[in-house]
Amino acid sequence: MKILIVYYSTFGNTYKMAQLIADGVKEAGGEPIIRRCPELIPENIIESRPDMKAGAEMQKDVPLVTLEDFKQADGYAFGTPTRFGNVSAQLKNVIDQLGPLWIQRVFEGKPAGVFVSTGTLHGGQETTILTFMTVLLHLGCIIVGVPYSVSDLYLTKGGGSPYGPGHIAEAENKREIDQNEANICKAFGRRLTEIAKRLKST
Ligand SMILES: Cc1cc2nc3c(=O)[nH]c(=O)nc-3n(C[C@H](O)[C@H](O)[C@H](O)COP(=O)(O)O)c2cc1C
Repeated sequence: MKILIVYYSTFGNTYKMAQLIADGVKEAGGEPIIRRCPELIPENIIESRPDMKAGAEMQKDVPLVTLEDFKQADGYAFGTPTRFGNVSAQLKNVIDQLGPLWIQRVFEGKPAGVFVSTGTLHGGQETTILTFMTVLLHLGCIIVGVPYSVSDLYLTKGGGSPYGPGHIAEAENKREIDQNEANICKAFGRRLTEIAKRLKST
């Protein structure tokens, strides 16, 4: 079962979440494919910001996502840092190029969900995920979240909700992903894979 984990990350937090989701996919016997979205921030700005430069350096070996990656996948995890309570332009830019695959009905009946990193606790974890789910419905995906049988949802003091995995990066984006947030990422990866298996066999 191929699960495409396609994400954008400026400072590396969303990228680290993608890796944890990939661990969950593997735990469920699936094959995670991690791909990043092309950067839209001008090179000179990234060069002038040590934090952005470090984020880009961390991800330099992650391949850029292609339409073929979307075609081959049995399920999707879309990851984004929040931007004013909404999806990043970099991920939206990739979505806006999916028209040819949408016409071919490539996404219909495949499971998909969303994960998010925000700076602050109430800065848009839920709005970003829920708003993005509109896209998933247009594509014809079966939406996957995280059920409360994942007990970390009761315990988290950071991110993570029934809508999908979340991480609070805090000021300067330096807060590490905590154990509850990590468990929710992995549970989401496992669930996406299990549901992809079931949908493929019907
Ligand atoms: C232009 C911009 C807008 C942002 N808007 C929000 C926001 O609405 N709410 C919030 O909590 N954090 C906001 N942030 C903080 C980012 O979400 C945070 O830096 C990000 O989650 C870190 O993820 P990354 O390391 O994957 O880039 C914003 C950051 C930028 C640069």
